[in-house]
Amino acid sequence: MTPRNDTDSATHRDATRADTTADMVPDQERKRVDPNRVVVCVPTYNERDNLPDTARRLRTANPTVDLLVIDDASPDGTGKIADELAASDDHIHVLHREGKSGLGTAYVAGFSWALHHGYTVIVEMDADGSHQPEQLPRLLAALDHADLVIGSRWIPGGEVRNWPRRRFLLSRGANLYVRAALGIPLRDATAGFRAYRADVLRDRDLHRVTSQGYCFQVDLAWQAWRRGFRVREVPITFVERERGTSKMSNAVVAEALWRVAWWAATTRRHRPTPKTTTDTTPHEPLHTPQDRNVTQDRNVTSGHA
Ligand SMILES: Nc1nc2c(ncn2[C@@H]2O[C@H](COP(=O)(O)OP(=O)(O)O[C@H]3O[C@H](CO)[C@@H](O)[C@H](O)[C@@H]3O)[C@@H](O)[C@H]2O)c(=O)[nH]1
Repeated sequence: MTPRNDTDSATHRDATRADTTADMVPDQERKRVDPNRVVVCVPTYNERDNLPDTARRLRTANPTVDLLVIDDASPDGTGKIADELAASDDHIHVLHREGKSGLGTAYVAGFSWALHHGYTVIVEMDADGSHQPEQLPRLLAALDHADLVIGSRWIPGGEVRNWPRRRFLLSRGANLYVRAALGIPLRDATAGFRAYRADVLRDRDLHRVTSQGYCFQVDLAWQAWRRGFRVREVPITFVERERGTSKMSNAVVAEALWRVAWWAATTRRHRPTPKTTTDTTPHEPLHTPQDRNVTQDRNVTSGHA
């Protein structure tokens, strides 16, 4: 896409409406995604062996969608490879940063760029092949009835392949911790494959996001949910990288632990309220007013697992 000004700012932020499933959303409440105004932000640090393949797969599966690579001066030359990709494809753009400053700040830089260039949908995706670009259309389709769609590994239909037991336990434990501490009814608040309507990010002052590492994912999901934006989980398949190494570190985990504890301690929790909506259809989740703006695309009962 040639970047342009955003004139399309309508959203469906309606915190008072009891939630419903996609098929039940009246047509007038749907807002189709314009596939020409979607950008996929991909942060990179030492991903030279992964980026070309990820870019090719993304562009093949989603020909109208743009790609923004945010590279932190990777010592392995990923930034140069990104420049070469951009030179051969008008849909690819590159943002160079001076040094490694964390996943969260890389996304903030990418989002600011995307908002400035008028994209109406902004996607997060890893460069290492963990997220399947072929599943992006599923996320974008779900965005017709949502403001933030999270590709979830931990709802029925979601899957993780080839993760060591340590990572499995870390992710499940982190999500349990987040749900218990913050009360957010999401199964995969730490997931990094997601699509935002631009308004969700515009509403939040991005410059005030302080999360540097992977707790950025929790930070933004939580902020969107608390502000009444409709958050939806759809199942995805996450495949552990085959090349390169994860940048997950003890510091990243520690940051997530203390930040979530801090948010929980300093923010008034939503009070649990009696269920007012009972949906007896077997394939639809039961929602309380507390989780009115969260839906999951499979047969799950919302609440804490
Ligand atoms: N620019 C930049 N990119 C970074 C940085 N740190 C990581 N990245 C990039 O961010 C992506 C994800 O990093 P990985 O280190 O590969 O993540 P992971 O261990 O596979 O973690 C996955 O699970 C997390 C927890 O569920 C997710 O939060 C995360 O997004 C990801 O999907 C990769 O494209 C990686 O190059 C950084 O400091 N700067």
